Amino acid sequence: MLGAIADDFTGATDLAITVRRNGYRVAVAIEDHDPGAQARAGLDALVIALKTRTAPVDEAVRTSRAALERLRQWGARQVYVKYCSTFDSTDQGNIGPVLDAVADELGAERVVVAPSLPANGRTVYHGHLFVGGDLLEHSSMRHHPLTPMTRSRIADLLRPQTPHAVAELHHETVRQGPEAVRAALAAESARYVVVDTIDDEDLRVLGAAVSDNPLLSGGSGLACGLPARESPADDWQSIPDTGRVVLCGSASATTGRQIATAARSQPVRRVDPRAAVHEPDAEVERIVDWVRAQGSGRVPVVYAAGEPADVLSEVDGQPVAPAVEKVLALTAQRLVSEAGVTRLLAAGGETSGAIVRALGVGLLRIGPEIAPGICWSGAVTDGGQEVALALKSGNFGPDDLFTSAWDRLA
Ligand SMILES: Nc1ncnc2c1ncn2[C@@H]1O[C@H](COP(=O)(O)OP(=O)(O)O)[C@@H](O)[C@H]1O
Ligand SMILES: O=C(O)[C@@H](O)C(=O)COP(=O)(O)O
Repeated sequence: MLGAIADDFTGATDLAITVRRNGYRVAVAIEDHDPGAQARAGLDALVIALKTRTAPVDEAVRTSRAALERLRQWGARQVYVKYCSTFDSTDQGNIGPVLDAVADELGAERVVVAPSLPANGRTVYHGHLFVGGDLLEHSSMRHHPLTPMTRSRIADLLRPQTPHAVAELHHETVRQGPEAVRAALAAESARYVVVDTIDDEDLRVLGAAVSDNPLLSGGSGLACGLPARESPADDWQSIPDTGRVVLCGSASATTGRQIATAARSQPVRRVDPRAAVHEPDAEVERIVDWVRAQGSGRVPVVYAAGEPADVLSEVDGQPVAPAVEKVLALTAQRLVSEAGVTRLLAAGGETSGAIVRALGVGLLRIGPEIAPGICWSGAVTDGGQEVALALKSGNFGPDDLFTSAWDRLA
């Protein structure tokens, strides 16, 4: 079995659909949930979704180590550490420490670092991460509320996070094919090697070169280079449609466009950051009432940042980001348990993590793909309600996502 550890929940579903496209039967286990021996026996791959992207190093390492231990006990022979395709982290970030811990545990001498996700415009060339045609530092990630990315060379981002050497393997070698890449990696003394990959073919070359490695690391793109298997039967079971909602905590430019597009035909409401900090329960109550008042046939969109100017780091000395996460999470819980919502689209990795935790979901069954990196998944809450969830990475999806995503469940 392939075992994967993802540092956020949208990243986990992003990886799971890529793995499934390669023919693997795959599910996502939320944090320390054990799907049970019977469910595990039917899987070729299991992704453990953690909410560690912005966690302090000690906590991220401890949680990732525990996830690794479970995966190994459950029979994982190869481990994939999934981080963000925009390498979201800071100099105090935990990508390096988590990779160090997992590599030590698995005895991995050389670990490739491959954040590329060409389907969504993330490519690595001469060690630099691009988002579309822009260097990472010139993309909207520069203004991320939690992990502002102000450099683009992956080695420069990783080095402050690890005592191990970080080297680069450039495209000249990658385009010579898997044998050349394998030989170059074997000749390398650095533990970490950032590998240029500018399209899926490069990722397939890299995947073939590292197919025997105990540890793979990257965004979800590298999974397209996993050895292909015969596709499993589609076992998606539809979930009754008694209420839909979109909850956006993402502050990304892409989500901003999706909110603006939805606003042309659907009701939208912004979370008040001041109320989120000072009176979260009352703000949740108002939002739940507003969603209920929209009636059926419309998809209410609740959002927290429509444009960069909406992002406030603090209100009266108190941080806004966790307060917004809490309001959206409690809103999701109330809407599912009391208002008949069975289809919920969450935008933003941190936000999705907070929502899934609040719903008390343990396992995500992977359902229809909506767009590159986004899928529907089926889940049961701790209250026993069945829900279809789409956990959308902030930067993913077409502008009309909030109105078009539902068609995939038809
Ligand atoms: N208006 C706002 N002011 C401050 N923080 C906000 C605001 N709106 C959203 N946030 C926070 O920004 C973070 C966004 O992260 P995330 O959900 O991962 O989405 P993305 O990475 O796409 O921006 C969350 O912690 C969210 O609560
Ligand atoms: O790799 C990616 O880009 C995504 O899978 C992902 O993790 C995005 O994170 P958020 O933008 O915080 O949702």
